[in-house]
Order: sequence, then structure tokens, then C-alpha cells
Amino acid sequence: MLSLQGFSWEEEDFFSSACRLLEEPFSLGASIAGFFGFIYIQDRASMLPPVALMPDRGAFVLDMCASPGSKTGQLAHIVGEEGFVLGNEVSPPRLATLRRNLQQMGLFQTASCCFEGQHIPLPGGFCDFIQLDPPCSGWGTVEKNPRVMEIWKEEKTLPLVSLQRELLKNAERLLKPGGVLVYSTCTTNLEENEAQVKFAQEELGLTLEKLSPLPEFVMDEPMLGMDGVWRLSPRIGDTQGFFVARLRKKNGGESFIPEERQWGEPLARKYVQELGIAENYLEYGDIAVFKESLHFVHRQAKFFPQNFAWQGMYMGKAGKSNEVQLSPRVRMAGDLPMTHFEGKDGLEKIKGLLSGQSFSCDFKEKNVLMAWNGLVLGRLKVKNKRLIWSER
Ligand SMILES: C[S@@+](CC[C@H](N)C(=O)[O-])C[C@H]1O[C@@H](n2cnc3c(N)ncnc32)[C@H](O)[C@@H]1O
Repeated sequence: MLSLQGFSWEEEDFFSSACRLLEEPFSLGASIAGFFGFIYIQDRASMLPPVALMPDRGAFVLDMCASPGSKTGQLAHIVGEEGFVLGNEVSPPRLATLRRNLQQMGLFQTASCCFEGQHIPLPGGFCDFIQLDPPCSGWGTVEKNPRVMEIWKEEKTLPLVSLQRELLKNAERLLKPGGVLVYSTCTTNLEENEAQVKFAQEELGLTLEKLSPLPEFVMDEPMLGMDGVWRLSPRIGDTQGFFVARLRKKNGGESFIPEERQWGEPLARKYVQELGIAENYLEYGDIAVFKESLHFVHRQAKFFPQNFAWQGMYMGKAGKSNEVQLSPRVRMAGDLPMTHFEGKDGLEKIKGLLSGQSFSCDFKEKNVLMAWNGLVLGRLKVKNKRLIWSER
């Protein structure tokens, strides 16, 4: 799809789905693959924290400061569809961006919530893995944002340092005994990096686990004589600055024993099939109605405590008497007619649909799946014997 639109890239060795863009005839985000969420654009170095965390397949991960969702998405790929990633974001507009991105990528193994990370009201010992990528001074992004050094001059970073500590304290509380935390920033500031790791070791009792150097990256010598963390300086045309440390909570002490609950009003199996969603998706959870919208309730989300406010991946609108309208972006395919597009010609037609064109068809159904070279992209509406793409 991307090569037919003139893009070229090479695969990176440090992470199986990472690719380095070589040719970009127009903005990659405006490509068809970008529109349908098959790619996510981010700096090379910002992919390192999930590589350091490397949760097991099927694991539960909390991403404490998640928007726009680069790491939530990457972690969701690592844990797979049977795993689960909860992305937390304190700012409502940024939470909306996070939710949009997760839906665009079709990641039903994710959910989101909106709390101050230092006060996420989950029970202690709830999480196997935590990603903490807190707000920081961003000195490592100076190539892109030259003003950061002025905005976040030395003493101005003090409130950030204390917020990061509060976040670290809650992360330690939320980890299960033996659980793993990755702390990362995009700054080169010692106080927000190595000094915070020392705080986590000395004040919170976490153990630093050594990360092996990655040959694909030029790494700097860590400060304070610390061994086994990743420290990168910004390098023009290559990476932004980054810092990554992996910490583990000691074994012993109690884990939280969760209880399963029902969330929303799950749609009956038969109805799910009628919507053109294959039954096998229900192995991962339910598709449930919440007031006016439809969301995926992953089976791992069923263990959240009763009063915990969270939201599963958005799947569409719900009307009265359980009448639902699936979002055109729902890629979960099932027994529904499909319209196939092939090759370059097919891409041109898809571009036409996305810009408001319609095509005549003989489908009797209200919705059909749309695929390009066998890859399901989403759902088209059938109106007056014409196929249209409509997100309304
Ligand atoms: C460095 S960015 C996270 C980037 C994200 N991890 C990614 O890779 O896409 C930090 C985020 O933390 C959010 N934030 C700020 N204060 C927070 C707090 N107290 N609790 C949770 N999130 C917070 C910011 O709004 C911002 O979206």
C-alpha cells in the first residue's frame, strides 16, 4: 500500500515492527495506510521504552501518562490481542486524541482512563507492568523545538521533578511484587533522569535492572556512574534525546486478588454476528452498550474495581432498544459482504471514497466491509445502491 503511494523504508533491527522512512513523496500521515491506522509515526528513540519494558504476551500493562498513545499502541502490539494495555491521561483534550488514535489503530486490547497519574485509584499491587513516561523538560527535543531550553531553564524544572517523584511513588504502589516499571523521559536533564532512578532505588526500594546497549543507537555514558540505563543525546536527522530505565519491585508482600464484573450491556452473540463481526473476537471480551455508545470490554478489563472510571475502545453509537451503528473504522471482520479493491487502481478508488465520491453497487445490506488486496480497512455504507464512506 505504502510503496504504491511512493514511500520507501527499511526495517529496523531493534524492534520487529519499526521501520525507518527513506522516501516520503508527501506527508506519511496523509497516506491511506496512515488514515486507516496501519502505521504510527514517531521518533526512533521514543520507541525504546516499550522495548525496555517488553511485557509478556497476554500481560496487563498500565501506561500512566499515555497521550497521544505512541507507547500505548506499541505495547498493545507486544502483549497481543490476549494482553491488555490501559492508557491513562490527565488532560481531557489529550485523552480524546489518545482515544481517537487507539480506535484508528483498531486496538481493542486497549482502554483509557482520565486521572492524575499520581492518584490513579487502582488497588495497590494491581499491575504486572507499568510504563511511566511523565511530563518532562523535553531538552532532548531541542532540534525540533529550540525554545525548550528557555522555557524549561534549570529551576523551572523543579515542579516537574517533584511531579515525576509523585508519579514514581504511585507506580511503585500499583506494581505487583516482582512487577516491572519502565521510567522514560525525552530530556537530558540529570535531575529528571538518573537522579529520579536513584530516588526510586533509595526511597522506594525498587531495583534497577540493567539494559544491554543497543548497537543500532549511539548511547551516551550515563551520569552519576549509573550502569545499565539508556541515555541518548539529540542527533540531527537521527534521534531525539531520550532516557530509559527499567526497575523492578521486590518479591514478597501481597498482590491484589481481583474480582470479575460485568461492564455495560453486552450484545448477544447472535447480534454481534448480524453486525458482521466474527464470533472469535468474543474470545477476547464483549462488545457492550454504555448509554449512547458501544465499546469493547476486554476480558482483562472485567477485573477493574467497581467504581473505577474507564472506557474500552470506541466501536460505535447506540440508540434506543439496543439499536447500534458501528463505526466505519471497525475492522473486526465477520460474515458480511465485502467489496474488494486491488492494486494501484484500487487505492485511487479508496482515495475517491475518502474524499466523498460514491460508487454504484448491487448490495442489499446497509453496510459492507471494504478490503484492499485482502486487507480489511473498515466498513462502507450502502445508500440508494451506492457505496459511501461516512464517519457521521
Ligand atoms: C511525555 S507525554 C506522554 C507521551 C506518551 N507516552 C506517548 O508516547 O505518546 C506526557 C503526558 O502526560 C500527561 N500528563 C501531565 N501531567 C500528568 C499527570 N499528573 N498524570 C497523568 N498524565 C499527565 C500530559 O498531558 C502528556 O500527555
